[in-house]
Amino acid sequence: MSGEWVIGIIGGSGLYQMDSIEDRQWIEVGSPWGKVSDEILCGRIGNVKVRFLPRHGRGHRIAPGEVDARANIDALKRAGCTDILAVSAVGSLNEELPPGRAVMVEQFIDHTKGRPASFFGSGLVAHVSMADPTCARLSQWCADAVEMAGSDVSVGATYIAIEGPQFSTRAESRLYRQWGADVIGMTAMPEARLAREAELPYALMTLVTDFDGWREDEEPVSVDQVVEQLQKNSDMARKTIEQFVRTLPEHRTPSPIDFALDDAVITAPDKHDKALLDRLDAVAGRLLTGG
Ligand SMILES: CSC[C@H]1O[C@H](OP(=O)(O)O)[C@H](O)[C@@H]1O
Ligand SMILES: Nc1ncnc2[nH]cnc12
Repeated sequence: MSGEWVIGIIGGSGLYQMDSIEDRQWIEVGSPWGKVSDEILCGRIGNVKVRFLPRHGRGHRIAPGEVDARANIDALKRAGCTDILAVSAVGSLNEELPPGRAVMVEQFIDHTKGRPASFFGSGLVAHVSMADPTCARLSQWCADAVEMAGSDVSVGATYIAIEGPQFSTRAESRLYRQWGADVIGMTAMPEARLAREAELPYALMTLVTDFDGWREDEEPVSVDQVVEQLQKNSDMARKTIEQFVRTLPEHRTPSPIDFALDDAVITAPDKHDKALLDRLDAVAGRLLTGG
């Protein structure tokens, strides 16, 4: 069984537009989960449908802790996405990942606080596996696309998500290195968790902008430094995304992540909360309403 790709692209800091999208139209997609960061730019790259959403909104209006990741993921699902490639600016916690490097994330440490992190809850309890939180095939194709676009890429990284919006203290930065984190950011959690609950394979391409604060003899990260590096990184990100979409296999074969909810819901059917069920029409419609 194979189908068509509809690629959701979540643009992070510095990536608010995608000129390579043809037949383009910004479309408002509402969500019962809250306020979507912006309209979604719908169109295609080559023959592949794409849906682009700037995570912080055009003009970078939304702070990391206020991005409504549930609304964003739900809206991308409603817009027909089959898979998500997310892009994020990150600090490096690893000497071997310098500013300018593209880094594919494989694992996460979630150090955010108090953000709504699930579509499920009382009345419809579900536990999906997050053991392997990113999609291996999308990540590999994206890494290949970075190289085809002429840049260096590192794979298999661990991303720590902090609450922010402040950058970390030097002590925190050193601690996160001890925990085994390679890169640090403020947004990919709970985004990745929610993508999994919505049965959307998710890959995260990060672009290093700074060395955070752990290098004692250097100035710590600042917004000026991040913005200067973002300008250099964003062109590479756009080229990579275009290359990635253009070199996808013609037909989409199913991923196990398409069925992530199959064994996840534990609440007995006769105890399901009707209001929650209604809000889950896009995220879990396949399973709960046969949609
Ligand atoms: C502008 S530096 C901090 C900001 O950049 C990253 O955002 P994103 O992941 O959307 O690229 C980081 O997580 C912070 O939100
Ligand atoms: N050092 C850093 N910490 C958290 N988020 C970031 N985004 C870019 N650089 C960062």
